Amino acid sequence: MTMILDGKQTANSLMADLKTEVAAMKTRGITPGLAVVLVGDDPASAIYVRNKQRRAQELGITSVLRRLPSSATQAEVLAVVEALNHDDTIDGILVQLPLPEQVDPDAVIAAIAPSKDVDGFHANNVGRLWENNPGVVASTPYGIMALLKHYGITVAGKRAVIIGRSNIVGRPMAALLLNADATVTMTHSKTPDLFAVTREADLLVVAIGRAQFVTAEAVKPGAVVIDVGMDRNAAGKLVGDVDFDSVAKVASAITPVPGGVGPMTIAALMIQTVELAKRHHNG
Ligand SMILES: Nc1nc2c(c(=O)[nH]1)N[C@@H](CN(C=O)c1ccc(C(=O)N[C@@H](CCC(=O)O)C(=O)O)cc1)CN2
Ligand SMILES: [Mg+2]
Repeated sequence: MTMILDGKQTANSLMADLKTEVAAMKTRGITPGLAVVLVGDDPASAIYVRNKQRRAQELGITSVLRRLPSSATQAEVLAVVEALNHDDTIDGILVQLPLPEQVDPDAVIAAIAPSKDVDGFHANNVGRLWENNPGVVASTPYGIMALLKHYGITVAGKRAVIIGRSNIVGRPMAALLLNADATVTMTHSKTPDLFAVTREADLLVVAIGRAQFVTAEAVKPGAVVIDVGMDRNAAGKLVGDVDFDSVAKVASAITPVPGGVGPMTIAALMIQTVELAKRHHNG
């Protein structure tokens, strides 16, 4: 039987525990504060930001939204980040990506105080992760590790293959799996004979951004398959990077899209916001 790794249910269960924790912090006078910076009118980003704010509210985390128009200059975005760096009610800051093209995401991320960088994208936090001394870790890979743990799937000693080398998924995923004693191979769009490599994987993480790209022939029987993709198929339906129906027949465990990695990403953000608040308040 193939196990469906239900991210929605797992996130709900982790959030119930976190809610209790936030309530206890409040009795000690600590209220975690999250600031989300949203630039422009990308409709998908607006939905993700709304979901983050809703989750924060359910948990008792204070969440503030700083909205800027799509015409905002880099200096304007940097000024908003700078003000949040100095705001004592804010423990975590995130700038929703993608940014409009006139704004350099690297410059904006570098401007976030590393101690408030709740996305874990700042070079300080990236370096710490690769030194196996993590501070904050990017939400999507953190959420994937939490999902694996929830289902009792061990990583140590496994051959893990990642498709995709982005800063927000592939690279931090590799570091986390390496830190957890997996043998890690990174692959991408320029890897020759890609499926020959993926067929070696006990654990396959797919974040390539191509609808239903990974089919059963790419997967070793019994592998655990994690689908980070969010794509539209020809019929306009939301699908992942993995062809779920064919791969579910060979995998031992698989994440659905939607309801797999996405909800865990938001859960991870909430968990780490609370972590940062504790660190800031020694509580
Ligand atoms: N600053 C950041 N920007 C972006 C990040 C990030 O972690 N930090 N990740 C993605 C977007 N993202 C969160 O920001 C995100 C995307 C999707 C989901 C999610 O829950 N997806 C649902 C499906 C939603 C739908 O129906 O469209 C699911 O998979 O079930 C959560 C978070 C890029 N930008
Ligand atoms: Mg506070």
